[in-house]
Amino acid sequence: MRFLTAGESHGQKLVGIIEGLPAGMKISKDRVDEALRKRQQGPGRGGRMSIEQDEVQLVSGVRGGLSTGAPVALEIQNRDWENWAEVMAFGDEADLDSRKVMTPRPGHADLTGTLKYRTEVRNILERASARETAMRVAIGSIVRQGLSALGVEIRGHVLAVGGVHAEYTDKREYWQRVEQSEWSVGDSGAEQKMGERLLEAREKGESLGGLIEVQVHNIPAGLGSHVQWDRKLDGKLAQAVLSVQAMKGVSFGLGFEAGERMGSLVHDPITYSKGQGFARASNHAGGIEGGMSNGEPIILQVVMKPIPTLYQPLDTVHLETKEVVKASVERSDICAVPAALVVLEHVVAWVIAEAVLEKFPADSFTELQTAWEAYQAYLAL
Ligand SMILES: Cc1cc2nc3c(=O)[nH]c(=O)nc-3n(C[C@H](O)[C@H](O)[C@H](O)COP(=O)(O)O)c2cc1C
Ligand SMILES: C=C(O[C@@H]1CC(C(=O)O)=C[C@@H](OP(=O)(O)O)[C@H]1O)C(=O)O
Repeated sequence: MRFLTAGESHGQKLVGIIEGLPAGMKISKDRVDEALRKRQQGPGRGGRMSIEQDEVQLVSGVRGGLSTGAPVALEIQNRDWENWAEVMAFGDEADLDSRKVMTPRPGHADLTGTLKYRTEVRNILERASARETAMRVAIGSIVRQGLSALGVEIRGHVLAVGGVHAEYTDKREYWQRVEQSEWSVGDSGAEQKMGERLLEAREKGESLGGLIEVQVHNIPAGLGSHVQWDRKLDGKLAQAVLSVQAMKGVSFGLGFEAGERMGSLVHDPITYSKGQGFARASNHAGGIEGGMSNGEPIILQVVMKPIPTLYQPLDTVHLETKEVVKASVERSDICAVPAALVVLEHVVAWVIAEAVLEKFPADSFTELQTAWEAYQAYLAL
């Protein structure tokens, strides 16, 4: 299974193609749209989110709510394109001089992309933009629906925003609030502090990042493989999450703390019970050993750096005059950690779905389900 995306942030639309999806898998457009809606929410987002109302168009590969086995093509319109049609036009009519960026933003792809591709900053930032993550969420949501039919559940939590850590009695609380779209500053002390930190950042022309956790539940031991470097599940997950704009680090289970403890306080004792098979007394490994899922929940934490565009910009160098000036200010988010949480859940869904199809290659979803259930029965022996 593979996918590609295309599209600029202020271009006409985003497009995506998934190839290799088994036939006969139930696909709900509403569930894709629900995921897209969630990605647009959360405190700290900029003006763009009140322009867009993301909705997927399923263009091919689905009939009567079921995948056909053919490539699934998807589109998401950029409503903002209307305001950018002249700047972004494909032909000679394009107005290349308006909205030209000559003062690259530290932390964004502007300068390095311009040097590498010998083109304008606008051509770089349009594609580097996290607008592209809308399509990755749509694609991830399609395969997540298949995973869900197999009983696999993916959950995500915001652990911290701008250094303020969440206080969960039950991490699902946050998720439930996400489900209910109650994203704004809430009732707990930590949420209050997160909100205050956000206001502080806004007042100072600053931006914030944070820490996000993603968990995958109900997957069997044996996804991924130890035999080759590029088949290891932790490696694949790390690549996928670090490919999301502004993600700068990932850890599994105990993470960096593992390097500080004695081995007996890190490794998870093996247990066995008839009817349930092998399990672990703890899950410090975060569900992966030897590049393979070990049957415990996969738990990964990801750090997001603060948004690069600052309303009080840092110094940069003008590309023509070479003078030191302030970096350009494009309309921007101040914090996009809740949106990134939704993106990360969906890129993780993709990697898990790929690993499932590698273990149980199937052209039809019924075949996949049969193989999946037989393997689960074997593991329970
Ligand atoms: C959901 C989301 C929204 C983002 N919004 C903005 C934004 O409004 N302004 C900005 O400068 N960067 C934003 N970013 C981050 C940039 O896209 C990212 O920092 C840039 O592409 C450079 O890539 P890098 O941070 O991985 O090096 C956002 C990232 C995500 C995941
Ligand atoms: C459009 C989205 O995020 C954008 C990501 C982004 C960036 O530089 O990454 C910059 C901003 O773009 P604009 O200047 O058009 O407001 C964000 O709004 C989105 O998430 O759908």
